[in-house]
Amino acid sequence: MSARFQAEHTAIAGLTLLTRSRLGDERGFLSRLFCGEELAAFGWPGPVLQVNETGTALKGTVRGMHFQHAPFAEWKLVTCVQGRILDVAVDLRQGSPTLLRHVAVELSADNCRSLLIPPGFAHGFQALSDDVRMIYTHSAPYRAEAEGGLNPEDPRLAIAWPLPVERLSARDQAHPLVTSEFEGLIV
Ligand SMILES: Cc1cn([C@H]2C[C@H](O)[C@@H](COP(=O)(O)OP(=O)(O)O[C@H]3O[C@H](C)C(=O)[C@H](O)[C@H]3O)O2)c(=O)[nH]c1=O
Repeated sequence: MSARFQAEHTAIAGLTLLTRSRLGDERGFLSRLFCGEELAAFGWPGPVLQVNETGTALKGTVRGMHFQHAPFAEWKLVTCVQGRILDVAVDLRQGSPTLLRHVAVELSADNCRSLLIPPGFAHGFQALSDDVRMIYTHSAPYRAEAEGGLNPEDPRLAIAWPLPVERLSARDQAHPLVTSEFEGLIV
């Protein structure tokens, strides 16, 4: 069986952009949102432990920048199944040559792209359309006590959000700014 995902390396080692194929016929299509066999080749470590859906009503809304601390640091496959977003992953891995660098890519229901994010990255996105739906596939369970976050408007991250940042949650507004002493996460 031919591969269901085409992979593109990004400017940050370990962070992979996937494009899923659609098997179509006169009724419509089928596409695979996750495939353990194929994604293992890009680092996915084992069973899927959680799948989440989020809905974001209005364009301009930003969610992020989220991560989980060890031992609940996780692989995360981020997929937009309705609408369009700018998806951003920030490298927080201690010792990484790209520490605090980010990759920003457009994900949409139409471009069939997903971002495969290893542990040690903060993730966030901005809705570029109304009525966005996201599917998150996680390699670790959600643990509130392990949650961490960065402010999406942190000048040290220098994320160029395409639209004015709107509707940040109170928690996302309260994330600490990165200091010059930040050495990264051990994951
Ligand atoms: C992540 C998560 C959250 N929650 C609870 C915690 C809060 O009571 C509520 C909303 O959580 P939060 O505000 O973190 O949701 P988002 O800001 O939409 O976070 C999402 O968007 C950003 C961009 C991401 O990268 C997260 O992985 C993703 O979950 O759901 C759960 O019950 N399970 C979970 O797995």
